[in-house]
Amino acid sequence: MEDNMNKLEERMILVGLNVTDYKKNTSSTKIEESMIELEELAKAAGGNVLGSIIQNRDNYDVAYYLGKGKAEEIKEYANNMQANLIVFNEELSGAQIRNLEEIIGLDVIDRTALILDIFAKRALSREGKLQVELAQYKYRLPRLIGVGKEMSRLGGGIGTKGPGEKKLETDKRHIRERIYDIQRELKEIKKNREIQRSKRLKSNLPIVALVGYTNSGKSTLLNKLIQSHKEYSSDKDVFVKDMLFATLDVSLRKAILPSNKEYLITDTVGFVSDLPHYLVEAFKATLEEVSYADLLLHVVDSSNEHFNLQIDTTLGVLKEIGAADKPMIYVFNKADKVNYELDYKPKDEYVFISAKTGYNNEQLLQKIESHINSNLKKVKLLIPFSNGEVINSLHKKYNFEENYSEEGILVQIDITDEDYGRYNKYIVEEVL
Ligand SMILES: Nc1nc2c(ncn2[C@@H]2O[C@H](COP(=O)(O)OP(=O)(O)OP(=O)(O)O)[C@@H](O)[C@H]2O)c(=O)[nH]1
Ligand SMILES: [Mg+2]
Repeated sequence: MEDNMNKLEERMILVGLNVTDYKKNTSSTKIEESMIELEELAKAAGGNVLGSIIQNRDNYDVAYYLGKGKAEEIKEYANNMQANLIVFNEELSGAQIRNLEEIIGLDVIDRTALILDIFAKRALSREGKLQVELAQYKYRLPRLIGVGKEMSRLGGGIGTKGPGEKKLETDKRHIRERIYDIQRELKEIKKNREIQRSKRLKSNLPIVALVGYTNSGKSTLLNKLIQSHKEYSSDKDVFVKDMLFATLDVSLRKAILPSNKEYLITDTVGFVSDLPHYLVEAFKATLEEVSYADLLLHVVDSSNEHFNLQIDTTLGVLKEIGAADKPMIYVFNKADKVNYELDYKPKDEYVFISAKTGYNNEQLLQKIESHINSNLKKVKLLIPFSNGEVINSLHKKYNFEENYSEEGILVQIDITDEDYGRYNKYIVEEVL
């Protein structure tokens, strides 16, 4: 991975706007919390945060995002601190970036560019890289207004890594062509993924997906849960690191329950508040894995003082990808770092664990077990010969034998709750 940003020292000032008129406020998070998260993001991008500025204001300024006077103030502060990059807490328009850069005399990037930059550095798989590249182009396209300051930043530094380095003279048409190509390639990859998926569904193993805020311990937990499987070897471990967005690629592994029942477990990209919609869009294919899961383990870093905010963020993203109604167990992780009771009681089931020490691992397994088993019903279905498509879609998901009778095809399967509803009219017997 080419990476020339580490050679540059990025000395950042963070700027947030607290829109006090709640009707005009487009952000869902409180400014202090949002700024803490921005600082984490800045560090994750390899930046050095020198200070931050928050302005209280009734509303957004179309031309400057915040007050012009405040922009002058930022300039002075940045000069005193010898900063070289100003990072704004929300997404800015191309015009706002240009206007702010003109006044401040330094490079300006926004929250989205920062997150895109982190993702660009972390993506490893072909699909991950393409998804990030697509998101970057979609972000840049409306911001390329002639050859302005924007172009001069291409070539190095936070917020610029990626497509820009390849062609300085990139024009809009060029970008559109590239977007088209990337989308086509992603479609191919997706097709492949669908083939894999239908094979997997056919194996009839329940799928458990790890979801949660970035750095909550999802990958650590996955590594813990797969260890007891007979096919386990350490090369199946996924990457764990104390940094935001350590995981970008979906990985799927086999694991086993105390009852010896096998299941599949998937790790997913961590969530963060105000995740740029370009990224959610771009990662939809990857996130789709979550919508195929039978059970979600919502991993929470209980040692983080803002954990309830992180829970809300995760629930928000799940809603966005249409997975809000999945059965879920809250897994309050890092219990080894917490020595007080959490004053949080989720609606769904929950358990306190430490993925690191193994504390309460058994309890978690029991919960997964009872969820998976309670969600399957053994039934006999009779499918009329005229409904061949039903048999086809069942074959995609379940393993069963077809028995021919006069009225149709008779099959016996352990069916999920969802399919129980869907195929209800074909059920002739519930096997206890
Ligand atoms: N003390 C403690 N640390 C933990 C525990 N679980 C995970 N960690 C640490 O938390 C950090 C993040 O863990 P990961 O497993 O990479 O977290 P993740 O949720 O996969 O993060 P992303 O992939 O970035 O979204 C690592 O430094 C882990 O060692 C735990 O139970 N206790
Ligand atoms: Mg991870």
